[in-house]
Formats: sequence, C-alpha cells, structure tokens
Amino acid sequence: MEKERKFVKRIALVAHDREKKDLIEWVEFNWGTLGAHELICTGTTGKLVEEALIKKGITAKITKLKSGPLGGDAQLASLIAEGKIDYLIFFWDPMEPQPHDVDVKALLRIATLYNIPTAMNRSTADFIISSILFGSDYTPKMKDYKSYIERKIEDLEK
Ligand SMILES: O=C(CO)COP(=O)(O)O
Repeated sequence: MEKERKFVKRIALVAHDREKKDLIEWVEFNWGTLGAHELICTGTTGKLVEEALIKKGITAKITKLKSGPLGGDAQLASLIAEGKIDYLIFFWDPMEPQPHDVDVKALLRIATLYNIPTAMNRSTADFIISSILFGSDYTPKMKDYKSYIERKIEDLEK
C-alpha cells in the first residue's frame, strides 16, 4: 500500500475563472497520465473538470474542496502543510484582482515553503507532467527551519 502511495501522486488543480478553459483542456489532453493519480481541486474548478471529463465518457474521482474565495485556497494550503499534496497546478489570472488575493498569495507561499512543484501556467504544467520525475518516488527537500522554530523570543527572556 505504502509502495503504491509513492507512485500515485496527489495533484492539486486550481484555476481562476478566465483560466479554467485552459486547465480543463490541459487535463483532457493529459488524462492518459493524470487518470492514474489523485486529483484535488477547489470547488468550481473540480466541478467543471469533472463535468468536462464526463462529456468525454470519463468518470473521475475528484476531491472537491470549497470554492477558492470561500476557503478552498486556504484548505489547499493546509493540505500542503500537512504533506498531503505532491503537485500544485494553479493557473491564476494575472489580469484580474481576486476578492481572496490574500488566500491566493498564502497558497503560493505555502507551496514554495514546502518546495512543492508548482505550475502557474500551462507551459510549466507541461514540463512537470512530462518530467521523468513525475510519478517517481520523489520527495521534495525541505529547508531546515529548526533554528527558526527554536528561536528565543526576547520579551519572554526578561
Ligand atoms: O479561486 C480560486 C483559486 O484562487 C479557484 O476557486 P474555484 O475553483 O472554486 O473557482
């Protein structure tokens, strides 16, 4: 079971509204590879990806979190912090401010902090999915935050 786990990746898929078409096309094009893995999406992205796949006769098991602005991005950041996401494919919209910009930033920050392979556009997503490391037993290396965790808080030292 644990052996299988290493090769079945947990892939987070997220897209802002004007980027959803691009993400859906990417998922359809790469279904041959993606179909073997676990997909976790923010609410609306997940619903639309699922519907698009059904139209192609594919029944996919997709974990749908809350919609991004309603906490979905924050849920995803939390899953990353818990070590439950292997890849983040997040097509965010560079031309449109979002009501939950702080959540978007938090998600991208946590993904960077935990060294999660992250695609923020389709070409990077293509590079990730076609990498020989994709689907391999790859564990992102974490920086050592021990000295930060164990830092002295001066006010409490007095
Ligand atoms: O807002 C999002 C990412 O920031 C995506 O949320 P939805 O998938 O629910 O549209």
